[in-house]
Amino acid sequence: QKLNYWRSHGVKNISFIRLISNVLKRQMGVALGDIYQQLYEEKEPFKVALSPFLTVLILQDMESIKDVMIKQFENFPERGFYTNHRDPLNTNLIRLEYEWWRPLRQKLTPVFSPAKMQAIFPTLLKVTELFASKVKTTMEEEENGELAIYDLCARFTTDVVGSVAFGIEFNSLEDPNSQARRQGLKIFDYVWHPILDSLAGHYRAVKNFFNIKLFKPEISGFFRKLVSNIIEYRQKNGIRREDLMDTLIELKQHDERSKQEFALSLELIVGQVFGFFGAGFETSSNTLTYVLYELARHPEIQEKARENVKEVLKNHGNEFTYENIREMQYLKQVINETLRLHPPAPYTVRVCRQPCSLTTKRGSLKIPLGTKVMIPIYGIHHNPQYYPQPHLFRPERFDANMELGCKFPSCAYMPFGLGPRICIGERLAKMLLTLSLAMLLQRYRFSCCPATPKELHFDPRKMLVLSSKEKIVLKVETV
Ligand code: HEM
Repeated sequence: QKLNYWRSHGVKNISFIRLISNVLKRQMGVALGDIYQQLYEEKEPFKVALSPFLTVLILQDMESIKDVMIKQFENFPERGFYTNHRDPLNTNLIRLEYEWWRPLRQKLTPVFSPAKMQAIFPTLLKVTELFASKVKTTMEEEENGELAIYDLCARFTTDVVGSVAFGIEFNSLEDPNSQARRQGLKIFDYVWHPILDSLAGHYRAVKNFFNIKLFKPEISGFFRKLVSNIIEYRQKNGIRREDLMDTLIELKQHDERSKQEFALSLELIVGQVFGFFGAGFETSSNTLTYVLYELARHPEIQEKARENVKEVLKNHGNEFTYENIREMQYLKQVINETLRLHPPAPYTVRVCRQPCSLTTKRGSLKIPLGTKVMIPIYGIHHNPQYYPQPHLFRPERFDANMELGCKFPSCAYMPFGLGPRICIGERLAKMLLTLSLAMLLQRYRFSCCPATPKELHFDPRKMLVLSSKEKIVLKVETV
């Protein structure tokens, strides 16, 4: 019956089993990218995959993508993950249902404002200095100066997010086996497989009734204790660290004083910092690794980026500040192009919460309640119509003054998503990436060595993020 409905509206279908077997073989975002490209060539706006419990609609048409993510946001306001409100780790921005998400997002948006970013810059600078020094000592220890750069980047971003979100030193640059790092990494130990998690949003009432938990109880316990200790310690001793935790504590105190209906409780703070860590750690560390990898493969681009950094620093007394890293225009282009070529979050999802229609050049299509809509970010970023020779690394694409530059529609570039549910950490991620790259380029030169992979393949087991199967090793020398 369902199949007839979609067929009668001219929507092609792919078997659900085939879709799942595809995404088990290739990384989910890359597999969706292939489907997107085929749809684009066939000028088909959608493709649907059906199962008895779930309808998945893969979008190709740019107008429909804008509709779902921006114009008709109220009809597609959630990602459809299962959220157990008795488990604080679940109740974060990424997973929350619309009714909870809306007031929380309003409250949390100022946490990432430019003023707050400026305030946490010194904390970030401190961790970045440690990172740059660690690169040097590791380089000196290693024969030939060949470094497992992916590992150092992962330890650095663990420390950054630990420091600016939780407000504690994870210390994983110095000690890769530190307790906080080991517990932090367990965030990714789901009780379930992510596919089950994704399907689970559809039987919320049943799962809530049985109080099914998504994360292991010891992880929830660890983070709850950690956050409550930090809050208690800071409140008792009147300590401020100018980090995200400070702002969250201020919001909590404000809510308690004003007796707000939707108050920021300890549980909600635990959920948010856990969410920031989950969403921010791997995405940022993969991006940093991919930028260094691309710069090692393109020495002339690396040189140009280094010149850009040196020139800006020269004009500002060789100091890294919140303001001057924003002037590093070419470095920004390098980061933008890396996020296009290897978007660390290669797709995003929305669920239809109110039956509605999407209009394409082929006519109007009614979308039934509960339809899961997939937005193939990786596929859009590799569409040769928008990005000629899409597999090439060309930062000039983001230079409005160049012939090739910025010729793509603005919605065809979305490494941080689009619309009201766009990544809340975008500003922090960009600041982290720009500062760390600027400091590394100022001090070191990166090149390929025999251990550097010739090309990247992405791990299908990491369904939500684009993670290289190959370990990225680069040769590093002082400049
Ligand atoms: C290069 C780094 C990053 C990339 C590429 C990235 C990408 C994304 C994408 C694609 C989404 C989904 C947006 C959508 O569905 O439209 C998202 C959501 C989110 N990201 Fe990021 N992210 C990054 C870093 C961070 C950082 C550093 C944090 C926090 C400290 C963060 C926190 C979040 C949160 C909380 C959400 C959910 C937003 C909501 O639903 O309201 N992300 N991110």
